[in-house]
Amino acid sequence: MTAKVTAFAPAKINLTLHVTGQRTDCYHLLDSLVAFADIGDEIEARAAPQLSLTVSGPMSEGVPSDSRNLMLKAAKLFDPSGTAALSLTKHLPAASGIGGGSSDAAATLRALAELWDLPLSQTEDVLPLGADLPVCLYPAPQRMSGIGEKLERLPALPPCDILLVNPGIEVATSSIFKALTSRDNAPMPDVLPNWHSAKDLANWLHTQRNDLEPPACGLAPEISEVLTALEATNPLIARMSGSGATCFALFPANSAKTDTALDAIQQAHPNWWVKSGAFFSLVENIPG
Ligand SMILES: C[C@](O)(CO)[C@H](O)COP(=O)(O)OP(=O)(O)OC[C@H]1O[C@@H](n2ccc(N)nc2=O)[C@H](O)[C@@H]1O
Ligand SMILES: Nc1ncnc2c1ncn2[C@@H]1O[C@H](COP(=O)(O)OP(=O)(O)OP(=O)(O)O)[C@@H](O)[C@H]1O
Repeated sequence: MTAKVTAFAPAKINLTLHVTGQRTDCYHLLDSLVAFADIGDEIEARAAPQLSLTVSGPMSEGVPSDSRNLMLKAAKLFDPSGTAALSLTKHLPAASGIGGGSSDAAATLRALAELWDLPLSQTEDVLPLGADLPVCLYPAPQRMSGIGEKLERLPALPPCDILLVNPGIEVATSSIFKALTSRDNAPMPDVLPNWHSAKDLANWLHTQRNDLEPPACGLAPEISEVLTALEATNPLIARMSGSGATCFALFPANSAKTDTALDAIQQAHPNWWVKSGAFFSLVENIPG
């Protein structure tokens, strides 16, 4: 029997996030190009007689380790009588638009499927844990629609350097959706292009949107400050992810500009969370 399983919970990045409508239950319809970064949390699941969770790591302050934690909710949903000692090493800021809790919960499900020797949950089963859960179940580039439950796997994205910046504020997703002025916006084109380079991808992203960015900047002006700081480093593109406050910038792969940008932002804003990395995919090169 397996005694210990580890899993990586990568940051989710909404490269685009189009809000295309609203259901009668008030949840919004989305059309989003989702990627993952090799920046994330670490999860461990060990065989144990009871279900427990410990939380540590540089970004663990304020993250609940009790039944409010999505990891414990995910474990209970997967097998109500299942037991394991779970641990979370938190590197991602919480409530920051990069799906930290959802990615942790999804990684927990991957780890527990192995520890308990059970088939991994299906995307529709995990939706009650959060709209971002399904896309985080198999971290790889995907087109996400519906309220988050409709997923289309995409081919690998071109290699890019990614910079993630969070100004140290938590943003409540529901407040940002509520502040939207227009809920019926155009989706992405039916057929997504094949991007051949980071520049190609960024040029296309410039023709698309994150519809939550204007209301988020209105409610949290620090987000505009982050975007201005990122734009000043001359990236291929800078945009907010999810409902914020984390923003991303893309640079050509292995570019010295990425390190320069990271240093400049860290020096000017020592209290901001700033990380650089690359795209991450658990499943490489799935045909689109
Ligand atoms: C903004 C995104 O991060 C984009 O990937 C997600 O849609 C949000 O995913 P999440 O944080 O897992 O969201 P949930 O925990 O399910 O919902 C939080 C709140 O966001 C709003 N919400 C979320 C998803 C969605 N498609 N429409 C919504 O209106 C609802 O007010 C909901 O009460
Ligand atoms: N494992 C977890 N890590 C971080 N926060 C968690 C976790 N489990 C539950 N939470 C709670 O969930 C709230 C939202 O955190 P989370 O990091 O999932 O938001 P987010 O990154 O904005 O998500 P999304 O991108 O899906 O909108 C936090 O305020 C925190 O109290």
